Amino acid sequence: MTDVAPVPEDLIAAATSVRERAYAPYSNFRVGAAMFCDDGRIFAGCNVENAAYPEGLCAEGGAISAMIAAGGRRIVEAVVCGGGAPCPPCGGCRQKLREFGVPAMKVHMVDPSGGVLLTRTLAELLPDSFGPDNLGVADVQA
Ligand SMILES: O=c1ccn([C@H]2C[C@H](O)[C@@H](CO)O2)c(=O)[nH]1
Repeated sequence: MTDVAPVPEDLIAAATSVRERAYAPYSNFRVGAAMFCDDGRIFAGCNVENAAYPEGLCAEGGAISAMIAAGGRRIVEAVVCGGGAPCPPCGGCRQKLREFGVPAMKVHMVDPSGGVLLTRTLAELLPDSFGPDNLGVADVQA
């Protein structure tokens, strides 16, 4: 018995498989991310780099864009795969995740074979965060 809920296998598979389609010819660092939406759907994204380096897009942002475009709003769990070592979301992606995730939302960092390397909550990744509520707008965290 364990009190740790298993990470949904299809969420892990979505992140590891989309990573294979990453476009990362400059860094050669491929990332896949998958978001588990509160309506039960999974949305995935990979990093998409650009010859004009700052125009590159992170995997997490792509997955979030797919979710919003499909009408999703709340993320309940996420998986990020960047290779054999834990790939913590960058600062900008933490802020993007914070817009749509509850503080207890788990972010699992996995390896390409799906093994969980590290799990952090959104609150651990981005404490004392700035969000919609600071602007007087309804917040998923409320
Ligand atoms: O959480 C992360 C960290 C990095 N990257 C991408 C950005 C860039 O394409 C490459 C190297 O930083 O990895 C992501 O997609 N997500």
